[in-house]
Amino acid sequence: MRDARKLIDAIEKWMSQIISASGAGGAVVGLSGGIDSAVAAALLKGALGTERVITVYMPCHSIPLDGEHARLTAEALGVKMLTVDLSETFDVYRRTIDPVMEPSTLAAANIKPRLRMITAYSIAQTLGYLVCGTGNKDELTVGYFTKYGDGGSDFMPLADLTKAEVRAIAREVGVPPPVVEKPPSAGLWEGQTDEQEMGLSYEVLDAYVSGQPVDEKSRREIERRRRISEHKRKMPPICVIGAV
Ligand SMILES: Nc1ncnc2c1ncn2[C@@H]1O[C@H](COP(=O)(O)OP(=O)(O)OC[C@H]2O[C@@H]([n+]3cccc(C(=O)O)c3)[C@H](O)[C@@H]2O)[C@@H](O)[C@H]1O
Ligand SMILES: Nc1ncnc2c1ncn2[C@@H]1O[C@H](COP(=O)(O)OP(=O)(O)OP(=O)(O)O)[C@@H](O)[C@H]1O
Ligand SMILES: [Mg+2]
Repeated sequence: MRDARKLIDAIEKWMSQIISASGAGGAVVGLSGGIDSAVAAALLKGALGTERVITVYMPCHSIPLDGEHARLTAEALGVKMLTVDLSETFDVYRRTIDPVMEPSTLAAANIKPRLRMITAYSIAQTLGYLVCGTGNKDELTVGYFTKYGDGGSDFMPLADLTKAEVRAIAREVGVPPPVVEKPPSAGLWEGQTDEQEMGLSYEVLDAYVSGQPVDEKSRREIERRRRISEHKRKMPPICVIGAV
């Protein structure tokens, strides 16, 4: 594992370059009460200072503990936090779409991160900020994110980090221990955990993305997920007339 302090310095330098090259005034990040967004918020604060960073907690039928952890994180880091409750919006949306075509269980769950994306972009454009994505290397490799939901962002500072590196940075920058220690979850349904849904542990994913050997069954599953999610890591294919 790489040295946490060096990773922090490199990412903060990169982020200040990204923001200044874009001409944006700052950055907005969704704060879920989980570790990835806590680390992204901490690094944004290090890169830009508290005045140019805004976090937003967006419950969507979320468990109360998420809100407590988001608040705890914002207080520990000293960053501003807005709350936009999307629960009612979600319900209205379901009442609108269900009579036309009721979403499958997964499609319905994916509405939540997509409503958050809309909200983050609304805040970002109003303030002249960019939207910070929080995907790490493990999630990006296997496509464990919602396309145009949490995957919709302007820059991704954690994209080259393993989950163990995210945890090491979290401890270094003062993310509260309950946030660092709880099992990672997308929070899309009750009891969901990343490792259970994927059937893969972060330890194995970390090893794979670091080029270390993993057991055959896990390797096959990681590579299957990587293959079927290729489209998520690219812009949509475009039709060039004459090239067909
Ligand atoms: N070959 C292809 N070429 C181009 N596009 C393709 C495609 N195959 C599917 N698609 C499109 O992609 C869609 C499916 O992708 P998507 O909508 O993302 O849906 P999908 O990958 O099925 O679901 C998202 C997954 O990410 C997890 N997640 C979501 C949000 C946050 C987190 C977290 O870690 O916190 C995890 C969630 O639990 C779930 O397992 C299809 O409906 C289709 O529109
Ligand atoms: N309730 C929420 N409020 C605001 N943003 C959210 C919420 N849920 C998810 N997000 C956004 O979506 C991102 C992806 O979710 P993900 O669960 O992978 O990260 P995390 O919750 O920060 O970390 P982890 O679950 O691994 O502890 C979050 O980092 C955050 O930016
Ligand atoms: Mg989470």
